[in-house]
Amino acid sequence: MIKRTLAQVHEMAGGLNDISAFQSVEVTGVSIDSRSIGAGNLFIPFKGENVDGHQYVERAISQGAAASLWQKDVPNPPAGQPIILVENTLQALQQLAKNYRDQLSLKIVGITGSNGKTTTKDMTASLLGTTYKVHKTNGNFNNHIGLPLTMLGMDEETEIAVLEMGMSGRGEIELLSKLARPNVVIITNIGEAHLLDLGSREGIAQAKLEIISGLQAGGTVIYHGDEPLLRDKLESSVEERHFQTISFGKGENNDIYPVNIQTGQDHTVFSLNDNKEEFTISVLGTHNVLNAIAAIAAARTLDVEETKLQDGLNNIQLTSMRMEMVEGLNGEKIINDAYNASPTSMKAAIDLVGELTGFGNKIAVLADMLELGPEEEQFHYKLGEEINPAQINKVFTFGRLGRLIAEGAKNHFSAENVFAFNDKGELVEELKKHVSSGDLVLVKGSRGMKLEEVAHKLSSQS
Ligand SMILES: CC(=O)N[C@H]1[C@@H](OP(=O)(O)OP(=O)(O)OC[C@H]2O[C@@H](n3ccc(=O)[nH]c3=O)[C@H](O)[C@@H]2O)O[C@H](CO)[C@@H](O)[C@@H]1O[C@H](C)C(=O)N[C@@H](C)C(=O)N[C@H](CCC(=O)N[C@@H](CCC[C@@H](N)C(=O)O)C(=O)O)C(=O)O
Ligand SMILES: Nc1ncnc2c1ncn2[C@@H]1O[C@H](COP(=O)(O)OP(=O)(O)OP(=O)(O)O)[C@@H](O)[C@H]1O
Ligand SMILES: C[C@@H](N)C(=O)N[C@H](C)C(=O)O
Repeated sequence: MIKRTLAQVHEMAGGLNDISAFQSVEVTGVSIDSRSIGAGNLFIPFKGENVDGHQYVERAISQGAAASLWQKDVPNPPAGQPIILVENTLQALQQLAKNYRDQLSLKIVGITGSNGKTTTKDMTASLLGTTYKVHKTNGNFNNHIGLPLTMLGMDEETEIAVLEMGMSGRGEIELLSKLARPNVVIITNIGEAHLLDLGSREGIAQAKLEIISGLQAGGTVIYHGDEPLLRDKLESSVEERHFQTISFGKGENNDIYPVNIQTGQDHTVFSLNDNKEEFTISVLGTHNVLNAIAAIAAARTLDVEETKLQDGLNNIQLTSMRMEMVEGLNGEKIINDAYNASPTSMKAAIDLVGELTGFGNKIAVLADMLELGPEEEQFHYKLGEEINPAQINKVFTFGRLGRLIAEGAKNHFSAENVFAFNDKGELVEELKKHVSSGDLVLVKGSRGMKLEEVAHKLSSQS
């Protein structure tokens, strides 16, 4: 994490006031929450939805913060304290992070896409970790606040940082890419997430392609080549562009694609078009094979030896609730894939469960997919209509839009195998009547639906 004197921080963050009395104070790390201050941190207050962080500046300092920023339009900064006055604390955070990044001699991998950013980030970091000192985004800290905080967490010795870049509107990825100035970028796919804000898949693709705006000259763009909205844009005017491309996907027109995918109960084996060695990942789903292939492309681009790839895949530490397999109380298996959901990710998860063998009943517990815009109801009904009763035995839904999944499913399922609820407790009570040892239960919905609570009720006494 960042270690600088307050004089250096003042310079890097655009300080407006005289801090000569405190210029040699040592700053170690940054925090935006007084409830989790680390010794020597620089505290950065933000005006939030509930409170203004400025009211916690003195408390942060009393609890060990070395200093704090203060936004100049907020009255009464505490006197006699190591306080740096700035125009805007968010812009100061971003400027501090950018300047810190520019002082380090490291490489940056930036990852965006509608689905798979966090998973691919974890996979890429693990592969690179076989060879380099790697820093990666913690959890899902992927926005205008999370990314600069992640960059300020890098050590002087960090060799490669793997940064997740999230967005829900135009211009957000451009900001993040120009802060990080990546050497390699990955665009995992173009789905439907954030249609509400971006209006169309073309709009989503344009927003994701903003990641090139900060890409360093001679950099590499690794992209989902099965997606025409990406391929058409990236492979046009090749002679004018300042970067090279690597396409990945199922199609054999990609630079790298999987061959001979074999799905086990808790792992997946695959080979590559250009390496017939069998690779194993301890996660399920063709979509996760594609995530792993994108990560392999990044590792190869950064000179990880081919012989180290499997070691990297073995050490993957996935963030929770991404196809997370857990044990149920009655001998069933539960796939907790409840972190988020859009039609693309929902279909990927349902298709996977449909392909799995060795289980008794396969039950899908599905909730609303949020932020899909004006066609949200059609998306839900169509998803239900496409669930195959030969692959999924029963469908449980939760939420107002989830009910439309159930309505769509009734086109092909008999009514006694489809259940719609607006109350999670009632859903769990009914679900428990249908789950036996050897069954498989998929739990998936947008993060706001908190469907992980269903998985927790099935897998713990609480
Ligand atoms: C600024 C901040 O910290 N926000 C967090 C805070 O929100 P809230 O507004 O409720 O803050 P408060 O009003 O309670 O407090 C104001 C500040 O005061 C601090 N404070 C408070 C009390 C106290 O005793 N001491 C204090 O110091 C406090 O820390 C505040 O700074 O709390 C919420 C609940 O914990 C947090 O969720 C909120 O964090 C916001 C959302 C945030 O952006 N956090 C980033 C670090 C981050 O990266 N979070 C990610 C989620 C990012 C995300 O959603 N990404 C999207 C894609 C990008 C969309 C983009 N358009 C966007 O706007 O984000 C995705 O789909 O992935 C994470 O947490 O996972
Ligand atoms: N390549 C992919 N294609 C389709 N769905 C995917 C893919 N990778 C992951 N998913 C699904 O998307 C969900 C979210 O995965 P992950 O958190 O890795 O993506 P993300 O892009 O970071 O998500 P978010 O934008 O919601 O933070 C997972 O639960 C999984 O079901
Ligand atoms: C935070 C936002 N980008 C998001 O993922 N929202 C989901 C759809 C939700 O709120 O559930």
